[in-house]
Amino acid sequence: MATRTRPSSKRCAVIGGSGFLGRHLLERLVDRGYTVNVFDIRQAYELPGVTFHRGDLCDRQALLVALKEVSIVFHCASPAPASDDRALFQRVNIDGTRTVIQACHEAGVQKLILTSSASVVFEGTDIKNGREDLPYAKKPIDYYTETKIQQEKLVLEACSKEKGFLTVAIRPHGIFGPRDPQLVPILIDAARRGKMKFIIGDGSNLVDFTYVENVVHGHILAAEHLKADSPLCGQAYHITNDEPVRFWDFMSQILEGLGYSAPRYHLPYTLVYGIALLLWLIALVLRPLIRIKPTFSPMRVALAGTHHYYSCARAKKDMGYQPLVPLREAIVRTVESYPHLRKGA
Ligand SMILES: NC(=O)C1=CN([C@@H]2O[C@H](COP(=O)(O)OP(=O)(O)OC[C@H]3O[C@@H](n4cnc5c(N)ncnc54)[C@H](OP(=O)(O)O)[C@@H]3O)[C@@H](O)[C@H]2O)C=CC1
Ligand SMILES: CC(C)CCC[C@@H](C)[C@H]1CC[C@H]2C3=C(CC[C@]12C)[C@@]1(C)CCC(=O)C[C@@H]1CC3
Repeated sequence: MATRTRPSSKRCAVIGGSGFLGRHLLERLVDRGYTVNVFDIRQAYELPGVTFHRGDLCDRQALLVALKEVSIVFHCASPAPASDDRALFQRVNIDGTRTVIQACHEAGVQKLILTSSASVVFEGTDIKNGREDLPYAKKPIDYYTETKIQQEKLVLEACSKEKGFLTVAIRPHGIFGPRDPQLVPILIDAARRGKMKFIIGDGSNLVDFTYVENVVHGHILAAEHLKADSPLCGQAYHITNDEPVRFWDFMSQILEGLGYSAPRYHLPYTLVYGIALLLWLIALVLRPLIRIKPTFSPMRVALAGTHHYYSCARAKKDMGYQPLVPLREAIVRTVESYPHLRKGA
């Protein structure tokens, strides 16, 4: 067992700090005077004031080295949702999170902030202004969501004022911004392959998309407000841009901002969902022979064709959360950050 040393309140660790959100988070933490240790399976960059520890979060010994003298841990590592690898999600999001909690105990960490997801309550049907007291999805839309639910439960149940170990879960939705490897690149790839001509459903469904800097702001507020006498202990908080937008308007603004045409023709939701389900089943059967990844997975079709937006009232009340960057400005900044994805580039 590692020897406990007194953790400094300004020393924190970001597990998953090489990833999209993790890197934005630690850049902001450094700006705010924190000393940051990064723990990630890969080292993607170097930054002054940041110490990298490369390792798998399922490896307790490797984690203990990165958590030495750390008082706050941000856990924002996860396999990518698109990997659809059940065993990997189980190993990293569930078993690995247990290991993270255990390592935090052993290292004397005082606060654990988990990046969960608003999708933990999403079952593929409409959610309008959903609050945190909605029940967890009984039929999660994919393995990723299934394991994010278990992960969140583990972290929130580990909160113990008696042990001096406080936990909170941040539930962002649809994070986007510079360096995001998912939303904009997947969208533009689909457009370049001629697959972004159709709107799924009538196009009126409202969704939350959250600029990465607002998600970071929510994490830091949570860490700084998490105290033994605060309401945050063991709770989950939605963090969004608080400006629900039509899914297809948002996609169209990004597409047009990068020089592509917006989708114009409508297809019925149930038809597209049925086709996506069929293709997913075919891909599953053929998996031992060939790996096919349909662009329109059932999960993406559900996300593209239903209402799913969430109330941030609890985060506003308990930690004074307000988005820092409005949606319009966030889209402009995001579009400008992808010159290489511009049409013709
Ligand atoms: N992006 C979004 O829209 C949303 C994301 N979230 C959550 O936010 C968090 C961050 O997401 P995002 O930044 O987009 O994801 P990224 O994939 O960009 O970042 C995750 C990082 O964790 C690393 N990682 C994966 N497995 C392990 C492991 N076993 N040990 C150590 N590091 C590991 C990844 O490495 P590698 O790349 O090699 O796998 C990557 O560097 C995740 O928990 C995600 O579930 C929640 C809601 C929305
Ligand atoms: C091909 C198009 C129909 C869709 C292109 C955009 C999508 C790649 C994104 C739209 C909503 C996004 C989203 C996530 C990933 C990227 C999208 C599917 C998450 C699944 C990421 C992880 C989460 O926790 C929930 C997110 C919901 C929204």
